[in-house]
Amino acid sequence: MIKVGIVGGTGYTGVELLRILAVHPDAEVSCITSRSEAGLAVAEMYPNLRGHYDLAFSEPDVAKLAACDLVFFATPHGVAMRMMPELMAAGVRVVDLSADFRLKDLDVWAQWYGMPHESPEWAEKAVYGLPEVAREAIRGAQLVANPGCYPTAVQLGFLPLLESDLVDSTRLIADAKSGASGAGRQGKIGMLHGEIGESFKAYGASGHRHLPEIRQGLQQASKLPVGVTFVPHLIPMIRGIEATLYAELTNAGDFERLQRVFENRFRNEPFVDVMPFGSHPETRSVRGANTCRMALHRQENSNIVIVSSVIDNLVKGAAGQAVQNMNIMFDLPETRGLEAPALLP
Ligand SMILES: NC(=O)C1=CN([C@@H]2O[C@H](COP(=O)(O)OP(=O)(O)OC[C@H]3O[C@@H](n4cnc5c(N)ncnc54)[C@H](OP(=O)(O)O)[C@@H]3O)[C@@H](O)[C@H]2O)C=CC1
Ligand SMILES: CC(=O)N[C@@H](CCC(=O)OP(=O)(O)O)C(=O)O
Repeated sequence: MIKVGIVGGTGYTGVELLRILAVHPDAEVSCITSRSEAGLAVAEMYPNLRGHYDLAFSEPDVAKLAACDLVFFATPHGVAMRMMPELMAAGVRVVDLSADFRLKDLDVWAQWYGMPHESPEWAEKAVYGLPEVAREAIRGAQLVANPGCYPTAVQLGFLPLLESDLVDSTRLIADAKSGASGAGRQGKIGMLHGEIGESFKAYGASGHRHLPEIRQGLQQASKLPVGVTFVPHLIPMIRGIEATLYAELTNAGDFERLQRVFENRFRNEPFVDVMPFGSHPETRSVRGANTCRMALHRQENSNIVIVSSVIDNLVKGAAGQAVQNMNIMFDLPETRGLEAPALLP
């Protein structure tokens, strides 16, 4: 049984970890932290977990966390990089859901996250945990940087095109939309129902912190120079990301084989579903599931490939992918605890 700790248990990704781990046969949550709710029973805060956990939130305490086999950080940026070196020294394995260890260029990291990086040594050693790209490295890693939600949907959709060198890798476009839970649970007026309901907007159009993460991931996986325009949007729903991706085929004749290229690339991936050509994946088809579902499109006489990619930001975009990484790190079947299909309608 893997003894699990969660730092940041009251947030949206924290409670999603708890929901998934509640039925995971090989993992047991033994420590869950919250500074604001220390002492409160988990099931009192989250009634969906009544009967599943006899556990209360506690103050973050590195000594207690060091008794775990694996610790998930579900905290804002800047927390893990300060707390985890002690856990590393104690031999604990860590999956960090925040962005602290995702970028290799720490000047770029400091520019986007507005603080200097405090653990450069571990930033270098961390493995970027997109299993569809880095499965073997994840297996042996002590520290896994769980990818961001938008970067997961965007990278998976572009990967087959770039790895096969079929498109102009310098002129990619990712037009992505997210539900409000992507912004976390900590009160932000701009995220209230009354502020986002009946409305739809782009944000971060002149630059978003996920841009360097997407570029780095695609560049590493394909070894090609990558130029990408990424614009996120906020839509009035709770969970889900849809990313519509555009890339220009170098040779329009390649359209014939694109569907096969995608199907072959993901044939053995348990959490990527390539739908028939011309389908429209819906976010509700992945709600609560650790699935990235995608489909390809072509408009008449065009050499632009359109990929529509959907995930649940809290599952494949965060907690589900984190548990997938844990399964890989502990040599468990990768789908363990993640088999449930999406909730529909
Ligand atoms: N929401 C999403 O869809 C996704 C989120 N992520 C990332 O995962 C991380 C968590 O996100 P999310 O769950 O949405 O965030 P929330 O804001 O909902 O929750 C943050 C949690 O961290 C705790 N926390 C805050 N500050 C500290 C601190 N200094 N030390 C210890 N604990 C702290 C909070 O509890 P308390 O203050 O009581 O201690 C709370 O439990 C973030 O880095 C986020 O960017 C990644 C992918 C998707
Ligand atoms: C809707 C919304 O605000 N989304 C968040 C991204 C979601 C997220 O959690 O980003 P990380 O995966 O990098 O932590 C944002 O745009 O900042």
